[in-house]
Amino acid sequence: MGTLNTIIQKLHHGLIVSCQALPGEPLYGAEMMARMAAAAEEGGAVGIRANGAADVRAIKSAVSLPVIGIVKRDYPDSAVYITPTLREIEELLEAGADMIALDATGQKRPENCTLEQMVAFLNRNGTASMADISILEEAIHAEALGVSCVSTTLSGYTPYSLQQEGPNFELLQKAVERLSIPVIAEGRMIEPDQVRKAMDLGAYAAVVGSAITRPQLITGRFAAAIRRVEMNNGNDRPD
Ligand SMILES: CC(=O)N[C@H](C=O)[C@@H](O)[C@H](O)[C@H](O)COP(=O)(O)O
Repeated sequence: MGTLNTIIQKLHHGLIVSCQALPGEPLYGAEMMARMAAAAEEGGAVGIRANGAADVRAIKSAVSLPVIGIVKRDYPDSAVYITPTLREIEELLEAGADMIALDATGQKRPENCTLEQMVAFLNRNGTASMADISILEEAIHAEALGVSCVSTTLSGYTPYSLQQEGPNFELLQKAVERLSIPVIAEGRMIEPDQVRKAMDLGAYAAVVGSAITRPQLITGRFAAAIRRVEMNNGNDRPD
């Protein structure tokens, strides 16, 4: 329990950088993600969120920060893809993840593996857990199951949650008001000011991914800004 609390405390009021590239993305590969993590550490991150045992291992040997591990894996007949079963938890523990994040939404899970079983397993093991939620009710449920913290990761990614372009500050605020465990702000923050706002609303920590570690998306935003100017000036050109 001591280690578990220490991990959480290390994240307090800090920036967690999500270093993830899926197969097909330009930066895909554990070595590349380890470099991203090293850059994040140099920039002042307090923790790293990473996908897959290979990336977790490479990142653990490249930085001294706590690593929150997930495994994104698709299963038939389930929309749950972030650490969906005990199999992924075991892979992450083996890789040395300091905390494990998992889908804590109300969606049907694969292989009759319940969220309750997964959280109980992590708690028996003394491993810190982060519940990725999309609505307030899921946060309340996850807290009742005994997770270490919740994160607003999946707001906008379940069919019944608020669909909007930017971060869901309303969900963050409500969860902070309602829960006793730490609430982490995660998802769709692209400006430092949004992270500041999240902290003002009581977030325990903030996770930023794409805006730091997916350069193709960062480039896209700058390129789109130029295209908009060109269109306004009547200088439209094909993409
Ligand atoms: C929805 C989902 O699958 N989110 C994933 C969770 O690990 C990652 O792809 C995100 O990059 C991460 O949540 C950080 O969010 P953002 O990249 O918006 O800063």
